[in-house]
Amino acid sequence: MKLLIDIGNTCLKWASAQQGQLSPQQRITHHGRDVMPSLAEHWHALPIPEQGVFISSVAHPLYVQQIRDFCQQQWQCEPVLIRSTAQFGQIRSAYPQPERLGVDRWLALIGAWFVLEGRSCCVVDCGTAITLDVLTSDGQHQGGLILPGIGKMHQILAQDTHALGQYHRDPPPLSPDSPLLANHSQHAIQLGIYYAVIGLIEHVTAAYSADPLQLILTGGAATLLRSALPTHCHYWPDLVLQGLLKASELQ
Ligand SMILES: Nc1ncnc2c1ncn2[C@@H]1O[C@H](COP(=O)(O)OP(=O)(O)O)[C@@H](O)[C@H]1O
Ligand SMILES: CC(C)(COP(=O)(O)O)[C@@H](O)C(=O)NCCC(=O)O
Ligand SMILES: [K+]
Repeated sequence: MKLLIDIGNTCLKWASAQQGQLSPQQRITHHGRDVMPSLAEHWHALPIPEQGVFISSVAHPLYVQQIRDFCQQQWQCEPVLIRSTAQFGQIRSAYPQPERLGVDRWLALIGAWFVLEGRSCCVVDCGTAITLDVLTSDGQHQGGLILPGIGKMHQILAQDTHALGQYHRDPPPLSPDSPLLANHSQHAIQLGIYYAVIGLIEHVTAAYSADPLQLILTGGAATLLRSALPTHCHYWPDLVLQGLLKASELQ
């Protein structure tokens, strides 16, 4: 068994893999606290990951260190930290400094490439930040975009305006029946944020109409947008872990 762990800026996600198959992804919110008591609770009953522990992280190194300590104590093993590289098989990074591309973005592209068998795609990861990346069928990463996540957009607006401070709470998901325009502040904020993200996706995918992109949504907040996106949009919540599994096979 392999243990695969992805650490984002809000949540830590993991799954085990056996014979190339991932178990269902699990997650905990870490947010600046000691995650080990909670992880120890989840992980104490796991079989020994005799094929290794693999970590990807875009969060503070403290989290990786805590997991390293846990792996040494619990299983006497040293986890492998996976980083972004210039190339993985046929996939080539658009970044001239490839190590600067968030490893979650890089792994999501690797995951998408294998699941879609090399078809051109646009990966949208709705996490703490939203990232959008395009990978074409020649394996070239075309580059990407980064913007605040749905939660962050709500937070900033509530924090920096006098009148909207009271409207920061968990928004309901967007639905196919949602109106275009709102007549209530709470609703106006929610729809404004959702349509900003959808508009961005449409703007980018429209530029590739000659080589249509498979659209893939991932990340914790993807569920909020999903049902209002076209039906051909894939929703793969464990895409980063799928990429991490592929990357682990080359270690
Ligand atoms: N079930 C959910 N419904 C709505 N939002 C969620 C849900 N789970 C997580 N989120 C939001 O998704 C974000 C975390 O998603 P995740 O992809 O794990 O992010 P990260 O990789 O940045 O840690 C947070 O902003 C959180 O508020
Ligand atoms: C853009 C991100 C902050 C997204 O992180 P997340 O929302 O998944 O926690 C992360 O991928 C990152 O730190 N990237 C490095 C910068 C870059 O990709 O250009
Ligand atoms: K992420």
